[in-house]
Amino acid sequence: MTPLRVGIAGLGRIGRGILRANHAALAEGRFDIKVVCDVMPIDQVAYLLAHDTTYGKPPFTLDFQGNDLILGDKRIRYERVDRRRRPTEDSFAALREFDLDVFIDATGTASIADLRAVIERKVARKVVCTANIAGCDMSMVYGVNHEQYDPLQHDIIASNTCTGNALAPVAYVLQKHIGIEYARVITIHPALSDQRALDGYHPTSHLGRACAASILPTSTNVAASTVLALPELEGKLDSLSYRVPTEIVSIIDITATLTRDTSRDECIELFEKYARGDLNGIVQCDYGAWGHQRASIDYLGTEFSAILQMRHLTVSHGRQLGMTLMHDNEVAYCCRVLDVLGVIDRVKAASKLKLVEPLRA
Ligand SMILES: NC(=O)c1ccc[n+]([C@@H]2O[C@H](COP(=O)([O-])OP(=O)(O)OC[C@H]3O[C@@H](n4cnc5c(N)ncnc54)[C@H](O)[C@@H]3O)[C@@H](O)[C@H]2O)c1
Repeated sequence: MTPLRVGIAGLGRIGRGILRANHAALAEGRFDIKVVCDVMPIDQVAYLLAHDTTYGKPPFTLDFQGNDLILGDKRIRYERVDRRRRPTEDSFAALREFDLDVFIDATGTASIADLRAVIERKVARKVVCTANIAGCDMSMVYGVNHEQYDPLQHDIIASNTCTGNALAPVAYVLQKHIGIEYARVITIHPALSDQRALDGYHPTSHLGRACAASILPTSTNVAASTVLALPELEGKLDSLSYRVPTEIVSIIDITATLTRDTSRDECIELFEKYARGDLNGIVQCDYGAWGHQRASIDYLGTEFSAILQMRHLTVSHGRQLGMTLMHDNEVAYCCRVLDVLGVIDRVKAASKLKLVEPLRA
């Protein structure tokens, strides 16, 4: 079977992470990434791919020649775009040449109209967006709702958010077996590239404060993202985020009132069962190292959406639950984006349907 033909717009932390994750697994890559776009000159893309402060050198050689990036022995076309200009008919036509099955938008700047245009101008058969833009046909959390994907209805698929991918599997298990009456969720999140290194202007004023100097309480969409995958939790979740001066690995702390009495033992048994079964590879139960608590940086490069800190799972007064989980907000998320592509690929193969008619019909 021919692998999915993929394009990526936006080679920031997530776009480069997807490239890296795809090409690290197999020498030639799990999916056939044909073209990638950003606003940078190609030498800067190569430089950033080859030198990653967080993850170090990539597990493949890297070079560029003309308009091609060369990862190992694989050539990928690079299209430099001007962010200030709307895409033209010529730029759509240039991308159409790659006959893409999936176009990943990892820019963080696209509107739903931009994503629709990719489908309407037949640039690609499906769009996967790395943010929950309002108007997407589906927000997929792999392991929770990926079986609801319908190729005839869903053209623009959000791969939810990093924190949504972490919280939703845990909320799914609790809701299915015990029931959540209300939960307050706190994310303790590393600084992101939308923050300022030193004090300066930011449309969200507090995110303009020097990111290495403070813990910055800010809003987060983790509750809303989780509800997109689990609509039955509508109105039952609240959330707040603290941006902290670290580089990678996020923590989610959950305080929940459950709908019936339970025990720590029952919850442990439940999560252990899912970690070995339906959520294998998505959720991991971690008891520390020889009884010692791991530090967040110890989860650098881990692919699990949610690593449950089992020593800190508490149940008090029968139905008050406390839980903490950690996740590598880049690597784990990029692996889930590849899992979303895997779902699109499997459904395409199983349904014997073309995703849509040929692009160049
Ligand atoms: N960083 C994370 O932990 C994380 C996790 C999950 C999802 N996300 C989401 O993924 C998206 C990207 O986040 P990021 O952290 O990679 O941001 P980033 O700022 O590191 O990368 C964005 C990249 O997109 C490029 N870009 C912007 N507009 C463009 C355009 N019109 N065409 C082509 N390239 C364009 C920028 O030059 C930049 O290289 C955001 O929506 C973010 O919310 C981020």
